[in-house]
Amino acid sequence: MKIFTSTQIHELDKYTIDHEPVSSINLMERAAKAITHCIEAEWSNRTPIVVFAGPGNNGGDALAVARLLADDGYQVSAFLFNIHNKLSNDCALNKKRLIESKRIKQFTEVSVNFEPPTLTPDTVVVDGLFGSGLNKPLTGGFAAMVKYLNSSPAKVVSIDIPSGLICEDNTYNISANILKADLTLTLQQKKLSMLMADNQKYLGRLKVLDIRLSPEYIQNTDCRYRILEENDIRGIMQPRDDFAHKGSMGHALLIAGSYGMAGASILATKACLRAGAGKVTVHSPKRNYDIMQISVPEAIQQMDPEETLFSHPVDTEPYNALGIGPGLGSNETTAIALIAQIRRSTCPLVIDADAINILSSHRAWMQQLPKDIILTPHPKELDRLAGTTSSCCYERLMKASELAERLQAYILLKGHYSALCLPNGHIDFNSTGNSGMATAGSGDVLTGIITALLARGYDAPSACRIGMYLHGLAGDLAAKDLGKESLIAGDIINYLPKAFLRMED
Ligand SMILES: NC(=O)C1=CN([C@@H]2O[C@H](COP(=O)(O)OP(=O)(O)OC[C@H]3O[C@@H](n4cnc5c(N)ncnc54)[C@H](OP(=O)(O)O)[C@@H]3O)[C@@H](O)[C@H]2O)[C@@H](O)CC1
Ligand SMILES: [K+]
Repeated sequence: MKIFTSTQIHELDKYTIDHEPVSSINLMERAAKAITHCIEAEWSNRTPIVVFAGPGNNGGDALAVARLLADDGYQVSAFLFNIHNKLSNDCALNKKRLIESKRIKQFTEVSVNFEPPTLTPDTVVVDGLFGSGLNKPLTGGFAAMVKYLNSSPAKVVSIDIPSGLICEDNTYNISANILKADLTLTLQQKKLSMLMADNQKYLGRLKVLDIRLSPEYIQNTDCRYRILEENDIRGIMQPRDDFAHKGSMGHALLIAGSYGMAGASILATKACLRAGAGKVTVHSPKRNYDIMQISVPEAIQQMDPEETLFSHPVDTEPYNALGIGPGLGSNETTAIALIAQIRRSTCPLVIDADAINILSSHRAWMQQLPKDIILTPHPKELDRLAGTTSSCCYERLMKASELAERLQAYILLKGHYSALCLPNGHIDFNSTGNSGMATAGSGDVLTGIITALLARGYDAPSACRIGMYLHGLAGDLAAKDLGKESLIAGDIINYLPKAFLRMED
């Protein structure tokens, strides 16, 4: 699903009006009906409703919802904030319709002073102050109003987006001036800011309401952001060849695990096997030999000359892909071996965990990374790599995207919605996964999966897309049976077969 920016959403809105065709007031009525329907499904008509409408079309939606709820027997009070004496056309028209309908309990147009109503715990507030037209953080009276609503015991339903939250960049926004909704009813598609972990607290439950904006515009318009869904992944997954043999399913090499961190290499290796690689060779320090042999008998062992760490780059000629980094440690000997390994590798590469940390402390080496390399940082690793200073998820995402463009690499930023930053500046978000997967070793599993897919012959973007989707899906299937609290990385591996089965259905 494409995630259009607020500017594109306005164009889509206009295109729909011109080409469906539908008048803008009728499109607003369509949106208002969908919103009303959701509110009525959640709360009975004995629920007191207080509607707060702003001067734009978000306010227009809210006034239409006020009328429709009143028509259905709800006790509705509505406040329209018109402090500059300027309403959008459709907001003004819906104000007129609301007044004319006469079903409303109370309608107040606020131009200067606002006497806030008492909000009881059983009240539902409909927030139509600002939507996709908000272009800067809220200040003054509107910020005060948000604070008032946030401290009230009422339930808040936000139309399109919680007021105060900007659709894209909230780097310089003020958290206290953003409304915290209990339910967000967003129109047509999720907005980019709704995919950021740091904005989840404003959204409450999130529902997307289809208001049938032009499918033609949606299909034909290029879009920087998209959410990958099951069908997108099914479309790029190749059926397994009936005549496959282990030699034709790819030979993956993993360089992982220093002494004491064998677990990381075990997880990556098992995941690599479970993701269908024909053969997996794992290179680790001598002391890990027994544990590796016992834990993953299906893998081929290759021992580093060192007892406890990775010290010698290896020839990658026999392999179809290399995954390097899980549990590797950041010893200087390992760092030098890593850059030598990257330079001499001839196969597709996945760089993770300690390998990323080593690059962060040797930034000059970044220029030596080959094109199309895959990096799979978690947020802290990305911060070290890209020098991000703020904890704002949007800013971090933009840094990751800039880096992907500069390096011509694929940067898979792990998180709530893992984001694959592509060399052309586009970003694909993953739709699977859950908070139970925020557990040690989960990233090692992902590295193993992506390395297997590369070895099997998928190109870098497909391996990343399928890899993150299956990883999240396996986590979701595991969480369904085991719950999120106790989920461990090994469970994700154990549920990978079910994730593959689901995709073959
Ligand atoms: N596309 C769709 O799918 C459909 C969309 N629909 C609805 O339209 C909504 C978008 O409507 P919209 O464009 O009129 O913008 P909206 O959010 O009401 O705000 C605009 C007003 O806010 C003002 N303003 C801005 N920032 C401010 C600030 N910090 N502090 C104070 N004021 C500020 C701004 O002032 P200006 O900057 O222009 O001076 C202007 O007056 C969308 O969210 C959805 O609900 C549906 O009806 C139908 C289908
Ligand atoms: K809103």
